[in-house]
Amino acid sequence: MSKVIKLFPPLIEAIEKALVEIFVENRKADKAISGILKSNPKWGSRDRGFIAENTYDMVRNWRLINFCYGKDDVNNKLAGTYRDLIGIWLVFKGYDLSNSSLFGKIDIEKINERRLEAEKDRRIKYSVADWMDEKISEEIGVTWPRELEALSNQAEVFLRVNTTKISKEDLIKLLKEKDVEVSEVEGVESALLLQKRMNVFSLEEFRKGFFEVQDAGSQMISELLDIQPEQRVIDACAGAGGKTLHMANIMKNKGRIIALDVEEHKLVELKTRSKRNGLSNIEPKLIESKTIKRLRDTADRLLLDVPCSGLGVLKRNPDAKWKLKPEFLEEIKQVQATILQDYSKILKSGGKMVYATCSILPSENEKQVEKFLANNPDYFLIKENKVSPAKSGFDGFYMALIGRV
Ligand SMILES: C[S@@+](CC[C@H](N)C(=O)[O-])C[C@H]1O[C@@H](n2cnc3c(N)ncnc32)[C@H](O)[C@@H]1O
Repeated sequence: MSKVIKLFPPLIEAIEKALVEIFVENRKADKAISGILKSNPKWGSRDRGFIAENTYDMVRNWRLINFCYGKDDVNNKLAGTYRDLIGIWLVFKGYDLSNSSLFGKIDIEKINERRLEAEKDRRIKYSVADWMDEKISEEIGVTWPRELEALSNQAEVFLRVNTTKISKEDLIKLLKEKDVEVSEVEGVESALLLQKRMNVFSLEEFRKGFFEVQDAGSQMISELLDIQPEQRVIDACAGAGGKTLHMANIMKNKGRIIALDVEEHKLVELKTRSKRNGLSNIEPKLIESKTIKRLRDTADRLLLDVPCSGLGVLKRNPDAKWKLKPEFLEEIKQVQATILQDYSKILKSGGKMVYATCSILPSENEKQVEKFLANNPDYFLIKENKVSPAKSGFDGFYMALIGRV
């Protein structure tokens, strides 16, 4: 049954503007959407949800929507067509647009015909670029179609309890009092799964630092590092500190974590997050020419959460489907190999490190580790874990725990 709902023109215009920023001006989807939402503070939470959700879903299904429009073009930069594409998307979602003046004539029969045709080709059905489908298929073979299907879904929202401030049980209780239902996640101690999508950042419990938003698969990475309180830990690619904060929690806010990155603005954000989380054992430090050399043989535990293709997190960052280029993939593999080789020297003899990515490609994962171990006989593999989006419902990750003799 079609939904006959009056569509508010500014909301459709906002989606159109977001699509132009993402596809024509090449802005990142999350930045484009949050900028547009910020510029209109009067919109209520339902309107914000409508804009954000439909924009993300359109980016996620961009090839399919364009195909149904009659253009199999993953790189459609013709902003003049975007209003029609929004119309097609809303028809997919069951809206009746026949009396809406916001859209031109929409040929529903043709759209349905094309949609049926798209079923025959997974690249169109699940909206992925040809090169990406070919590359991943070549590397992971028969498991790719199931992973692709899983990566085409909307990502679930997982919270990570900040146990420095509150217990898991108390947080569940507090959230329940506000009708925010969460459930525990089997196998991931610190994770809670949000049952109904909402803006959790507006909750008082977030502002008080009782939880962070972090995928359950990502939470498994810091768990694997076998960290003890009082240790000296180095997080060498800390970014804004998603995993740094988790490790600081595991250490019960004791010991010391040096959080490194090459981008200063991320470390500035990490400082704000540490403060909100009530953590004082984190020391952010910008990487300069001699930083890595000076840190040689100083870490009991080392996390190398290296930059990667992000092919495991397409649910969360759907614009990467269109923005990632094969040349970047080759470049980033080189960066990963260099980081693994050079930064591993930071580890003390007898220490442990984790090499991790949010990719599902073996060439960024186990192949990198195999090459490193072959060239560095004083390091050995303790265990590795691959998080499959299809099997877990989480994002896709790889993590290897490596010891130094
Ligand atoms: C996968 S992200 C890290 C995410 C972060 N650990 C988290 O949990 O939120 C990889 C990070 O590596 C940083 N990076 C890129 N090149 C680097 C290098 N040569 N040395 C250290 N960090 C680097 C990037 O700025 C980025 O923040």
